[in-house]
Amino acid sequence: MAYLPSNILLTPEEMARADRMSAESGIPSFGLMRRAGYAVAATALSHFPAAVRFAVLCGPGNNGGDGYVAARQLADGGAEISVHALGDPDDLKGDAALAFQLWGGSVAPLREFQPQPGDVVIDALFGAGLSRKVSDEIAGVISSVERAGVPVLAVDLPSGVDGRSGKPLGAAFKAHCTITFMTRKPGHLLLPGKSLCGDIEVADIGIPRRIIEAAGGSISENGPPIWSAHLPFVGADSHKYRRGHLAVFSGETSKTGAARLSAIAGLKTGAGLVTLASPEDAMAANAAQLTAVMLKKVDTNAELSDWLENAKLSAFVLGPGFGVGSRARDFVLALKDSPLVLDADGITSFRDDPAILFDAFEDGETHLVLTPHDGEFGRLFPDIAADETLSKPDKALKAARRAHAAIVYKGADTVIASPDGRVAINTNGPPWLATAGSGDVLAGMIGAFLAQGLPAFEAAAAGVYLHGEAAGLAGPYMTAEDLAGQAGHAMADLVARF
Ligand SMILES: NC(=O)C1=CN([C@@H]2O[C@H](COP(=O)(O)OP(=O)(O)OC[C@H]3O[C@@H](n4cnc5c(N)ncnc54)[C@H](O)[C@@H]3O)[C@@H](O)[C@H]2O)[C@@H](O)CC1
Ligand SMILES: [K+]
Repeated sequence: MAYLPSNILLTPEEMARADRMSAESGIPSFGLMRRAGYAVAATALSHFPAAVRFAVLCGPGNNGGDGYVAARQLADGGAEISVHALGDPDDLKGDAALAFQLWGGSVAPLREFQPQPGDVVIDALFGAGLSRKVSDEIAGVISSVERAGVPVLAVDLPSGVDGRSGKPLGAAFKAHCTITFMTRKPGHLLLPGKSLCGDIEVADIGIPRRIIEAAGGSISENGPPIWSAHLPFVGADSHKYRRGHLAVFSGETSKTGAARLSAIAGLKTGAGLVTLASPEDAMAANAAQLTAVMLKKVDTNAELSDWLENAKLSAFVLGPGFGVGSRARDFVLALKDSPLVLDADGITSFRDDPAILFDAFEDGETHLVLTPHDGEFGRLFPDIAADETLSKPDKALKAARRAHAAIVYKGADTVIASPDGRVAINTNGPPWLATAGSGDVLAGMIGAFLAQGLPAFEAAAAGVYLHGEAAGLAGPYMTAEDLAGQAGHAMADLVARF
């Protein structure tokens, strides 16, 4: 899939700003609509060469305008077309009214639309301007199209999908493919929007890159442009300490596997040294299964303080298999001045009083990374989790600001947020990443990037990306061990790209 002009995503509001800025810079707005409509027509023909009829459903705004232009273009090419409109087309304003004139053919009311075998629906009802729940009438049309099983090409977004959050407002089309303009919107990447878009194409309709960049906020697709400048150069003269020393805390004897997965992933992600800090009762279990990872007995707060004073440790992972309770809280508070990935039990240990954690990491550059899945997010940030008006990026960003931490809000559409306002949506994770131990591997990868000197947000985003790449290499039947095992290959591929 091509995407222009980089990994920037624009919310609907930012896209409207780009639209205004391009009009102010002298670019005729109807030219943009015409190119958008032509792109829709070209995509319709290339994706659906066997269509008997293109049924174009046009809404009351500029999304509908794109539909009228596409209808004219397809009709001029000899295709059979029907056009159905929501509302009276004579009420259209501005560019959409011009597009309707350009169409010049007949238009039937939307409620009369009956999908027929051989139809391809071009959904131009709503795009970026969807502002409220769709009516029962529109929901009825959406379900009749679904029942008929005819394919849908969505213009900009499947109508009903909120471009900011990816959430359906009432009902939404499930498109076979979606064509959007200049850049994708967060709703194309976030669930469930992502699964309603089908294949996504991005057409360049002529808004200059400088305008897209100026209109864009801080949300982007996760990828190397965000963090590659911080990747360490792994050269022949790199002394192992320059790649950092990662410490991973092991749980008690019956729960040591999770921390070992983190540790091995950390080593393969390029940490120079990795030490597993183990309670005494788990030393034997850990020793029996480790080679390149070192082992250190750390039972008490005093032993931890002593170790922190005397060893040269760069970053820490605490949580996988660690156990929930006061020992986790004490250890985390002792680590408050160090780069730390707090995962799983480490997060849950603060559910009764999250402010203790947030206050402890308030000072200095952001150096805490929290990696909650939905359940853990709700334990630390119950009010944010419950706020239905917020999108996943909004939630992650609010949490990051409150916690003074980079947040990795996990899921099939993992979002990474920084207190400074940057947000990235990850897209390279295959579905088989949802496997036991996968989160432990991720924590180790992020820890290794912290140990190699990446700032918290960059380490978190790079770790999430590497995790997706490693899963791609490991394949659908992978175990978490395989995933950790592929981290080195994924790292080598990444380093070779820069
Ligand atoms: N640079 C750009 O942003 C460009 C945008 N274009 C198109 O313009 C679209 C945005 O146009 P608009 O801002 O006019 O927005 P839309 O056409 O998406 O929708 C706005 C209209 O729908 C109504 N509406 C919103 N929610 C509704 C609901 N639930 N039920 C009934 N009516 C509802 C609004 O009152 C308004 O009349 C984009 O999605 C894209 O397709 C293109 O024409 C080319 C350039
Ligand atoms: K649409």
